Amino acid sequence: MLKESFFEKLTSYMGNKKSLLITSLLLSAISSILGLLPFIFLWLIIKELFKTQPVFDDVFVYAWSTLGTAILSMILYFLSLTCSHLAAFRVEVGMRKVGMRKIINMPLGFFDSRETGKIRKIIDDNTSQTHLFLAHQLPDLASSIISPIIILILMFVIDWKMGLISLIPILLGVITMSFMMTEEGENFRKKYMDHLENMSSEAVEYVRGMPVVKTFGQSVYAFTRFVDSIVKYKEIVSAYTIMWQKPMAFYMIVMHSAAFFLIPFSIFSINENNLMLILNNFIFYLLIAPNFTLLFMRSMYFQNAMSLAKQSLERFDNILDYPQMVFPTNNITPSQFDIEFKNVSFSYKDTDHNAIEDISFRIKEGETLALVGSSGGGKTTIARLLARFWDIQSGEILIGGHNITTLSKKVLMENIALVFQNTKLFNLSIKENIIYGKPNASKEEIARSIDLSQSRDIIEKCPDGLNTRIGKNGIYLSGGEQQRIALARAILKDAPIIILDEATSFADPENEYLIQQALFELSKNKTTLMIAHRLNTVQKADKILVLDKGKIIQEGTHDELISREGLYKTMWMEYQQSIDWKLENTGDEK
Ligand SMILES: Nc1ncnc2c1ncn2[C@@H]1O[C@H](COP(=O)(O)OP(=O)(O)OP(=O)(O)O)[C@@H](O)[C@H]1O
Repeated sequence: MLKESFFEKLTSYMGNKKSLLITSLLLSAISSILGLLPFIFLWLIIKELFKTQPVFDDVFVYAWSTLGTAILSMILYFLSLTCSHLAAFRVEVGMRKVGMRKIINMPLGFFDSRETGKIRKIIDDNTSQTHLFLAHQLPDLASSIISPIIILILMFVIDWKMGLISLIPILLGVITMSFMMTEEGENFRKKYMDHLENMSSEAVEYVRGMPVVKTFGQSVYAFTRFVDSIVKYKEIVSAYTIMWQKPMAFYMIVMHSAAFFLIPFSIFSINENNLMLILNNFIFYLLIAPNFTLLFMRSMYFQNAMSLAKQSLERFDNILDYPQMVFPTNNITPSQFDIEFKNVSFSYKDTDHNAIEDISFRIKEGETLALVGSSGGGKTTIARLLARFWDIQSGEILIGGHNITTLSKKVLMENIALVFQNTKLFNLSIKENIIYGKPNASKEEIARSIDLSQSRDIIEKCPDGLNTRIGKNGIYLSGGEQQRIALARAILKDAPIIILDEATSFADPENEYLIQQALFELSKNKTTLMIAHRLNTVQKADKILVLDKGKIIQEGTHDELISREGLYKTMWMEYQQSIDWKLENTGDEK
């Protein structure tokens, strides 16, 4: 049943090329039958040669047949491998396509809580593992079933006693193996895969964090998690190897001990009447018994490879087994863009507390609402919930009177522009980055967005102007410059709702001033939800919400809030002090 669902799953990734898999299996089955014929011919050759007057013409026929069937078997095996490789590529491509499709449809929050590098690594590793199994091991499936059966029949037909004797090593091997194939062994294998996966993910993380390590002058060991993952991997591999060391050595010895049992048996069986027959059979069994052992072992390796491939497929399914967000496919478009949160509570997956609790507020169309408050207060969560990064557990979020869950993905995304602190610019030209949200923008529209976002000076200093490539093989922009290009993109998109998350946090004073200007232009006449740690950016907001531990503890305009005792006033005074302190220090330096 398990095997069935495994193969069913595999073939589901092959589209209309399932026949490749069947052809590969069929060819390998014929190849393995042909591969056994040389043994029969060899037996016949020996039999003929042991006759008092051998017929050499027959011997030649048998010899050519041996060669012919061996070559034919190899050719068919090669063709089987070709088919299995083609099938493997199909499956790998299919899996990657399914992976990409699922990732595209994941809720935005999925990317927020997971390292995209790690996801890619898991998809890469598991699709490759499945590919390797299909391409290289699958053809062995037929031979690992058919060949042992045929050899077994042959061994019993030619001389059942010697056949039985030849099976003693296998019997001993199976007994040894049954002691080795314990639940502990299976757990080890699972742990091995877990640790391998963990080490790969930590390696990705390690490379990503390299700049931080270097700037802080830390050694490789600063990445204790990566080091730990290597140590744990080493420990599990060592323990696994030690566990298998002795039984495996014993297993290998007994599996190759056919001669040890065949020689005494043959000596004791010989008499003057059967000398030639026993000698003939003895040579035959000496040749065929190791082959049977080899095939038996191959089928064990096949089982092992299949179990690994099965686990890879499960891991692949698990990583993508994340609740997909369902968007309606209607054409509802809000006619105006005020925003309302009604008693919204939300907790992140696998946490036992609400990140925000019973939040209610309203932003009138064209107004700006600022979120401030202590760290972890829930500002980012509120901003992201408005863009439907996750679905809330209770309450309602409305845009223009429509619950956001009733709006199609297209409508929701078209009407919201997000500017986050870790702005992502693509390795494309500046122009392509700016027109990302509006590919058919006119020259005038692009020029306007560049001017309003204060990005003109960036473009002027670039060698190819708007066509200059950003990032690899291009130019590098400072954090503040990247922010301004991102703002040009948001301005050009001209969405009626703007979500800003700490948009000036990267910038130096000069850039900050320019970004402030750009933000002002961006949010002009737009319904804006803004998060800022620097309180100077929120002073002009129509309303400020002060959040603490997921709850609104104060609300009002800047003037109203500083006239009252409370967290906002304390934050404002601390902010003022920090400015005075900065000015004093600058004065001292002078
Ligand atoms: N992806 C996540 N998974 C689980 N919990 C999260 C996640 N993101 C945030 N939280 C938790 O939700 C709460 C609110 O976090 P949030 O990031 O919204 O606060 P914030 O006010 O934006 O904080 P800061 O000003 O430090 O950015 C915190 O307790 C935080 O630990």
